[in-house]
Amino acid sequence: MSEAVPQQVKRVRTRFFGTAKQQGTRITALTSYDALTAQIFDEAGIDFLLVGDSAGNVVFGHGTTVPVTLDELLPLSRAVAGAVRRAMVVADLPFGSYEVSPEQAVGSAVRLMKEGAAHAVKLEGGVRSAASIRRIVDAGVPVMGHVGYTPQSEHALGGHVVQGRGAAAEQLLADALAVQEAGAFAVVLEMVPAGIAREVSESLAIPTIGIGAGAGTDGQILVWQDFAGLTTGRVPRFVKAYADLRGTLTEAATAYADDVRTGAFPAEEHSFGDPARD
Ligand SMILES: Nc1nc(=O)c2c([nH]1)NC[C@@H]1CN(c3ccc(C(=O)N[C@@H](CCC(=O)O)C(=O)O)cc3)CN21
Ligand SMILES: CC(C)C(=O)C(=O)O
Ligand SMILES: [Mg+2]
Repeated sequence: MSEAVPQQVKRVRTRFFGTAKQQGTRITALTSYDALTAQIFDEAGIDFLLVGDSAGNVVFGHGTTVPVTLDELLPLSRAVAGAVRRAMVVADLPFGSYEVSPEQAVGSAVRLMKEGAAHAVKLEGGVRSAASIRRIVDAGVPVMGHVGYTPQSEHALGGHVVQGRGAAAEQLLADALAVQEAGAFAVVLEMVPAGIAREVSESLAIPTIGIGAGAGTDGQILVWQDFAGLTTGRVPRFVKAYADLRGTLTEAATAYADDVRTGAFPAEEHSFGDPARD
């Protein structure tokens, strides 16, 4: 009988993104910040995992992504990259790690690749970030762009506001084109009207990954705690919860506390004996 041979899986690389767009195969993505979710999402066939600076909200408990540092994202990225077999791991350049100069941007991107073991980096901004995107790409690091609503500029944008409505549609297209022209292999479109997101997607050769951008983009991404029903309070309109992890974990924690208090846990099967004494 032949032994089961471990299957080698073909990794998702930048080439995959171009092929997917050409063939009309939609690209799937979730965020991840730890080894266990990375392994689960990878095995489920999610194409790329984003180590997002949304960790500021969903891991560190800040109200925004603004306080997140490169040093905080590095170990999260390393954990995710170490757990995947197929998925591409993209790591966010956090606020303050790339805006000063293209040199600063290259230095930060290199740290995400070397110390964070990421396969690509993502940074926010279109025309304003194009020079840095070009320099990072020239250094041998694949770059994903991010235009439309850019959470790191929340305070400049005046809150969580849909971008690219009306006359601003021209600027959105210019931003997406600048990202493509600078050498990015894909671009996130966040919180823009579905119609303009479709137009931008049709105008670009590189794939668009939507979040709050309707059904006309070339792929979709969600923050995993949102898609799993773990986040609480007012969740953005673009979120669909595919599970109720908050409910499941609340029930489990309540049952565990009850069992500990009543003495029902641990039972004999959770305890160790000593054959020399029992
Ligand atoms: N949990 C989580 N999910 C996210 O999608 C996410 C983060 N955190 N942190 C980083 C950014 C911030 N994002 C956000 C945060 C809030 C809204 C929001 O409140 N949207 C409202 C108002 C939209 C409007 O202007 O009409 C909504 O109803 O969607 C949107 C995107 C997306 N990112
Ligand atoms: C929402 C996605 C695109 C992101 O940038 C993040 O999770 O940080
Ligand atoms: Mg981000």
